[in-house]
Amino acid sequence: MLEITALRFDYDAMQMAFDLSLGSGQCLALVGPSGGGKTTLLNLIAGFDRPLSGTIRFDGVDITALAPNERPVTMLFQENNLFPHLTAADNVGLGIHPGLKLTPSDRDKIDQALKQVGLDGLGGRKPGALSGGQRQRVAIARSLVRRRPLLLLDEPFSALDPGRRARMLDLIQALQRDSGLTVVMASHAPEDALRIADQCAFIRDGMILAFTPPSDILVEPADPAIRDYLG
Ligand SMILES: Nc1ncnc2c1ncn2[C@@H]1O[C@H](COP(=O)(O)OP(=O)(O)OP(=O)(O)O)[C@@H](O)[C@H]1O
Repeated sequence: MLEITALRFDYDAMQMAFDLSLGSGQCLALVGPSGGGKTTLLNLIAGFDRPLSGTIRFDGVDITALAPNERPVTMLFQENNLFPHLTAADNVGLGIHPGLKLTPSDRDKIDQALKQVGLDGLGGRKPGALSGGQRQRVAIARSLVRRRPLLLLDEPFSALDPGRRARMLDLIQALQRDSGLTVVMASHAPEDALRIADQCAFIRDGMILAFTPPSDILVEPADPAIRDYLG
């Protein structure tokens, strides 16, 4: 379970405070207007930002004071997840060993992960020779071999066309179910939340204003702030 309790963080004039509780193996979508604090919340969970106060616990362990690489977390960004001079296979391999000292069994794991994300046979290509969707699949394969139970996604598919985006979301959901991953995903597209999320947090002005299954707040919402956001 991911438990965030009285987590406070300030940026200049903006004071943020987050509380939430998410069951292990569930997918939470963070939605809400631009500048509301979605990325900040992901950065706090990943350890890239440090809270003023409050705690983050995962599966009963307090991770608030841990460095990013000590946390049970992998974060996937919208772009620039890969090193351009390395092959897809080596980019995945970085998830096993940062210095790429890889054993034959590691190489098998990399091939297996590339296969799992539908990139069988493309491990020798460099990112420049892959499509945007394929590059994100490589990044997902790397998160698979890292075997961290908490996957954070910061609008990772927003540069993809709708069909590809839907397929990537389905892939995330399949991996979530197969590997029991807990997923927290920031998205500008309510349909992303409706497609794969178990829970949805509506974040505005540095606060979670609603926390429910996505259809409860994204389909005919009663709250004027959410209606306004949906347009
Ligand atoms: N490095 C920074 N320094 C100062 N303020 C920042 C910094 N990064 C973000 N902010 C501010 O913090 C607030 C929350 O930003 P954040 O990026 O978390 O929002 P968001 O909901 O992810 O937005 P978007 O949907 O546009 O990505 C915004 O008001 C933003 O201007």
